[in-house]
Amino acid sequence: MRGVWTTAGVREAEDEVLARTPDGALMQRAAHAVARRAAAMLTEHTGGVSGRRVLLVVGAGNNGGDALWAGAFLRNRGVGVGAVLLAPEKAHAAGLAAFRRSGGRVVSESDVPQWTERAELVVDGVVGISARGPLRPAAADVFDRVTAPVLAVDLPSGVDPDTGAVDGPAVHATATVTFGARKPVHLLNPGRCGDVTLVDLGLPLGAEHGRSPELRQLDVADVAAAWPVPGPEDDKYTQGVAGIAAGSATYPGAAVLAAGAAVRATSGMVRYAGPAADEVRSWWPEVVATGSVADAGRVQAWAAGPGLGTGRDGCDVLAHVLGQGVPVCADADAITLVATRPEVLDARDPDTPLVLTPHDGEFARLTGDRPGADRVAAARAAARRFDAVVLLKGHHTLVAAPDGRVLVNRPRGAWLATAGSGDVLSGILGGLLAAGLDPWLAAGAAADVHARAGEIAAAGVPTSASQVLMAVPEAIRQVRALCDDGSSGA
Ligand SMILES: NC(=O)C1=CN([C@@H]2O[C@H](COP(=O)(O)OP(=O)(O)OC[C@H]3O[C@@H](n4cnc5c(N)ncnc54)[C@H](O)[C@@H]3O)[C@@H](O)[C@H]2O)[C@H](O)CC1
Ligand SMILES: [K+]
Repeated sequence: MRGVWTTAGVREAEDEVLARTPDGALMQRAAHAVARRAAAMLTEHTGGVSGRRVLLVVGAGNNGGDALWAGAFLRNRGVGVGAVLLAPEKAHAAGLAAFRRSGGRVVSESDVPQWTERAELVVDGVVGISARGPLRPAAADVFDRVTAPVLAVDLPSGVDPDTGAVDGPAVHATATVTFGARKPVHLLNPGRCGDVTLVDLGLPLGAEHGRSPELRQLDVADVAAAWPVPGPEDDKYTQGVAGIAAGSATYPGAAVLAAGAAVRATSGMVRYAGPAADEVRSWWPEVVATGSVADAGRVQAWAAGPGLGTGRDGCDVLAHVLGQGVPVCADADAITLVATRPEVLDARDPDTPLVLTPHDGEFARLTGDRPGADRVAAARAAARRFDAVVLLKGHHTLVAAPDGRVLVNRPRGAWLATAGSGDVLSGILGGLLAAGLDPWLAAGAAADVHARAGEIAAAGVPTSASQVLMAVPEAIRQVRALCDDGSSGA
């Protein structure tokens, strides 16, 4: 699992290191990494380094200082480097002095068009972890002219470092070199960051330094661990029995999808309980189907809600499963029931794990507000409020635990926004909860495999929930293969 720290955490750790390192040493290490990445990009895009042209766009602080030092290192490799100083009087003094000593040129305002036209690489040193808001007009004007690849220093300027939100002009980087730790923007808005390189500056970050990461990202090894290969002593019960309480006579499809996903995602037994028993049986003969939750045998977890209905009957079903003392994944109509009939939660023992899986609309029903720009904060607050794991669906599905931990999932292909896709996710999650996984990890692993199944099923064209469901085993196989190859699977 990889950690991500907010700008506050990084700055605190940076200040601690700065206090004990010679002036400029940290910056020069950071800048040298930027110069190396810039040289690699020049080679990739133009076939060489010496004699190429690079334009630095330099802001008022240390981010600009990194860019200026990087420009000096590039000058030493024969690169023609110009620097646009957005705030000349505030440009980093030592960086600017080093840049001038190396023969770098400060670009006058009148020469900016010529430089932006001729540059073969542009380095974004406008602003880093102290960024507030979009690019200001002067910087936006420069980047509007840029056609060459852009290398962002630390993070793309104009994008919120801690939420990844963009509410005005902002840099679209081809690549980013970041320092010390990845920031939320690198996970929440990878489209703006491009290919991210992390440079270790030896910052004291981590629980051992009292600085736990704000966000986490599962590695494939974490996801693969959710699907242990059954051993010789395993049987259909040891893998956990998942209960699916979904669907209605009117809407059997949700039950078929959710039950099928649990069947395809795990090797334990799956029980279905509800009025769609005949349809579920006809699709999935492996499923032990009964007409109501009261008749269903013992299960180790329930996935409830898809197509359940939001009336009295649905509420009784939800209350029943919440009262069984096993983990419950509440999705779709179950979320609406929690929102409209909150007394249904009275059936839940305080130590019964609950996972809520809302999309933005269901989140608004549940909490009274849509998640807004800071999705991490919204998911975290809802997890605390309901004392539940909240899997907030979106381009980057977030999984917040009541204790504040937040997982950011791999980007979900747009194709997953298809009817029934949520039913598949709740079936996968029900299977993992039944296997006894920590609910927060189970939700993260289920979202990861669900996203991969969507990519496999779609392969670039529209797909359907049934195809996503059928792709689940292949997605698990892909995770295992990546894990065996030692990939992080980002
Ligand atoms: N601390 C170190 O030695 C190292 C830091 N590194 C780099 O430093 C930046 C953080 O630098 P800092 O001076 O704190 O601020 P910034 O350069 O991010 O911002 C400067 C300045 O810009 C103004 N500003 C805020 N928002 C905007 C905006 N939207 N447009 C223009 N200007 C803006 C505001 O006044 C800020 O104070 C960090 O990102 C690293 O790049 C190295 O990592 C290592 C050594
Ligand atoms: K930047």
